[in-house]
Amino acid sequence: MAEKKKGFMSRLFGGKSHDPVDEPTYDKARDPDASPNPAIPEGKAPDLGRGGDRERAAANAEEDSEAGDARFLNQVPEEEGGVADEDEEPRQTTPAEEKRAPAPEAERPPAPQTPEEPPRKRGFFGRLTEGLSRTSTKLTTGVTDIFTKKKLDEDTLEELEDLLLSADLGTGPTEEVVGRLRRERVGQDVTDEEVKAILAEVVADTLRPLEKPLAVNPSHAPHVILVVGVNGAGKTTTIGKLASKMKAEGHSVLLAAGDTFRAAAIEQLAVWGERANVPVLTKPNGADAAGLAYEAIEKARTEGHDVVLIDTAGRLQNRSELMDELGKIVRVIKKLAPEAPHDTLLVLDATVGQNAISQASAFTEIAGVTGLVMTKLDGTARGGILVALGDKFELPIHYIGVGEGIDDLRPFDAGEFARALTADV
Ligand SMILES: Nc1nc2c(ncn2[C@@H]2O[C@H](COP(=O)(O)OP(=O)(O)OP(=O)(O)O)[C@@H](O)[C@H]2O)c(=O)[nH]1
Repeated sequence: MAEKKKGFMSRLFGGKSHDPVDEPTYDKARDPDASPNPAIPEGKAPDLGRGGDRERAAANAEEDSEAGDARFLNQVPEEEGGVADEDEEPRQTTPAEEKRAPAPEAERPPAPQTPEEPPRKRGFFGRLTEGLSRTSTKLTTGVTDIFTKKKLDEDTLEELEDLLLSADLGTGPTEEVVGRLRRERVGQDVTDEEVKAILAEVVADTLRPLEKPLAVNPSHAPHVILVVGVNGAGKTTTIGKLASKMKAEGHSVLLAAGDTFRAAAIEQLAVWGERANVPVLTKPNGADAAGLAYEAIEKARTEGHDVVLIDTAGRLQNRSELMDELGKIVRVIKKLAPEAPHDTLLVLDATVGQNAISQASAFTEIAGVTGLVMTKLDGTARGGILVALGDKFELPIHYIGVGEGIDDLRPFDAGEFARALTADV
């Protein structure tokens, strides 16, 4: 757990020290080992009472006994709140409240003790490579094993196909790599380096059209960004990081704490707001999220904020009633601003592997997802799933995350990702 920070490319593909035989299931994605949450140094995500990356299942329902939180676990919603409940005055966190709010460190459950982190010696590409090293090790050692044994024949191609599919690359990109080798090289000696180069090229070609920076259009006044995803995918953390970046770019940002079903999530966003020096609109725990979103847009118009980032409660894609509620948030936003949300970001946790495909299908259908953010590419052997997602959905990939720190979220660069995915580390 006490992994040292390395460069971004380096973290993206994980370290050889990891056990490459992981293939975490969705449940394992909540395993603290899959997404470490050590004591958070300056610049890391506030994590109020989450105890790290874990499924907000029964344990969490006990921890946060608020009714709302349980709705997103095993219970059916009792009622849908109105759009703008007059009893629920939205409020912005005041400096006094912020002072009263316990520091994240104070609320966080005891975390594994980690030594002081050494200063980072590598940039984002190095961290990406390290983060993805579990995926890249699986791929590159697999390719080397196959292509040091024999000439290129159908059996070899079949082995390669199995390897790429088991690394979650998806059928399209896998067929492209195998097809190219079949057409151009059957019967010849082919080195593992050549195969890795072809693989990198196919990955980059697949994903390059999806590189698209998230652009705020101030003329939308405000530009509304809705952030959706399953429990624990990294929505709140991503919003906090985006708020800091946007503020630094000169935007006037308003955060809306629409995860009204988990008290700690509201506080978590308030801490991010304080850190980024941007206001956060909150309502009491359990309040109607659609009403909060509506009021956030009104407030942004009144106060002149040019971008509103709306957090939402995590919901499993197979819980239809919860997905319907997300649809309601979108409908309510449109009542006030028919073109909004201008961006609907689906935050996907890389460690869930193939489950990300069904998440993307469900959220796209219900919430009209316009772009992706993939978090937790650090320390998973399932980073290849981004290639499959890109190939299948052709949605812009705005950002990727390789850690909890603010610098660990970066605009997506297909070439960089492809190099990290096929790097020998
Ligand atoms: N290792 C790692 N952890 C991350 C990354 N992004 C977010 N996390 C961690 O994942 C955990 C969950 O993040 P949150 O932002 O609270 O997730 P959420 O989607 O808002 O969760 P819910 O409120 O339950 O829906 C936190 O401990 C984050 O610090 C990442 O790129 N890498």
